[in-house]
Amino acid sequence: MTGLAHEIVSHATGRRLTREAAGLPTPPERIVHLGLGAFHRAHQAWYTAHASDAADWGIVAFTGRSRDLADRLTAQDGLYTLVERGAEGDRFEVVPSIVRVEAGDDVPAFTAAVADPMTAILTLTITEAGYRLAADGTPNLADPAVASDVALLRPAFGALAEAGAMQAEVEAHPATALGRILFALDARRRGGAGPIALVSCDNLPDNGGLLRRALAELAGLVSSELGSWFAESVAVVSTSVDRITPAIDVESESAPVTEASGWRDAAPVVTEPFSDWVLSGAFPAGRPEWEAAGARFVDDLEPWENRKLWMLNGAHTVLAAFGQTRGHALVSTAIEDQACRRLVEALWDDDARQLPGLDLAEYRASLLERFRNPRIEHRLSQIAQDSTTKVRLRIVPVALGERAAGRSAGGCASAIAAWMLGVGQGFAPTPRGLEAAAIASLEASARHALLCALDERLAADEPFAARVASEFAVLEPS
Ligand SMILES: NC(=O)c1ccc[n+]([C@@H]2O[C@H](COP(=O)([O-])OP(=O)(O)OC[C@H]3O[C@@H](n4cnc5c(N)ncnc54)[C@H](O)[C@@H]3O)[C@@H](O)[C@H]2O)c1
Ligand SMILES: O=P(O)(O)OC[C@@H](O)[C@@H](O)[C@H](O)[C@H](O)CO
Repeated sequence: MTGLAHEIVSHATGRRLTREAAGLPTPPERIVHLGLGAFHRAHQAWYTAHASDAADWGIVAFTGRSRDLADRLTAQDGLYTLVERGAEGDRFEVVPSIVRVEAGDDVPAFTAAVADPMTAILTLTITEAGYRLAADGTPNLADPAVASDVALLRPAFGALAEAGAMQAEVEAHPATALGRILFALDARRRGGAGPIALVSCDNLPDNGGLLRRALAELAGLVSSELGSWFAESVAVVSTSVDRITPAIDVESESAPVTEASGWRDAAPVVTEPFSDWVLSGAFPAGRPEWEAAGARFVDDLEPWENRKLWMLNGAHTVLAAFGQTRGHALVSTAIEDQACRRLVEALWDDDARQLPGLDLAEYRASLLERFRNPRIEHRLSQIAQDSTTKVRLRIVPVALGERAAGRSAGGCASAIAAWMLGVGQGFAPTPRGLEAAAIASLEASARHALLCALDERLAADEPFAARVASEFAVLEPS
């Protein structure tokens, strides 16, 4: 085991998990995280704990909004048990890289952490919806929370510029994640704390590019000084992140953790044994040696992120909508259903044609094995959230690519038909702007409206729309 991670080998006595009791050091705070949930703790915090220089890199983690997780983790010095749940059994590990946990709505604490000259990196897992982007990937200025943050920050930054002093204190409480990041980055600029790297770890294509463009646009709207500093001093790194980490019932997981490890843990995380992290971009103020834990740094991230987002997340998106129409609650049972399995394989055939140059046989086999893990309770209802955007980002580009190449895009057509069935039956949300009651009929006009909501070009492509209709007829229960 590399780095500071501490594999549980002894059976202690049900003591409260603390650094002193576990004999673990407190690395210095050099990374700030926003959006602390299960995934950050199974992934980036785990890689940081397993870096060869883990002793030099501590994480200050902010939840999305709530205090509850911050309170639970603070009571145990940021420590938690990571349960690696394989098909055959569990492996337990205490992860020590998170050294302080705060509530995400504590804007002054977040601002101070980002503005600290010791901080080199800000990582994010704020969920896809947390970026509050419009369909074209730019900040959604029609979103009242975004508009209100712009209206709040403009005079706040104006007052700071007028005060002209580095130490000027202006209270502002932006509500959105990007608003808070901008406010904190401006404090870093004013304090002369130097460059920083932002690392988006959300399941969005070109997540770093989206984040950089969105922050640059918002910065331009609220402060020209910040806009120029952002362009010069903020590096935005894109990443493809992978480790299936389902939401769990903490109370029911705590007892087995205590039984196996001896520690009382109020915030364990359950994840799969597989893990992958591919990054592309610069870290102007340094970074942990994440390579020691298996992270890969590449110049061109696109093929890796497309492979992961289209094949793993695309298949999850379809299983979530369609699997529930067939009475399944979990990924592991849905994938054993031949109707679901056929859909996923057909989608992967289309994906593979759009991912030339990558050897996908092994990847497909490993995805199937991961989906089948019967001990990971990954709920389809959790994955089905915000599925219109997910189909748009994970299936539509493949369908367009296949159609442009003169092929039928049959796998994408059946995946879209399956999603329609899920929407009509209420297992996936109705796209914004459409009426659930009208869509529930799933008549031809309702299906046309759903296809339009995904992509106008596909809706206008008659052979493709006809293929969706014929796939729908096959899937629809008689
Ligand atoms: N769980 C996984 O298997 C997995 C794998 C790869 C990537 N991810 C990415 O990580 C994200 C988080 O997953 P998780 O499992 O940690 O979820 P989670 O529900 O455990 O935690 C999500 C965190 O994001 C915060 N959040 C939610 N909405 C927000 C908003 N609008 N603004 C700011 N913060 C917000 C929540 O408060 C919470 O702190 C996913 O949405 C996905 O993009 C997850
Ligand atoms: O909400 P989504 O669709 O982005 O993600 C749900 C799951 O597919 C996702 O969390 C995967 O388990 C994860 O991306 C695996 O690395």
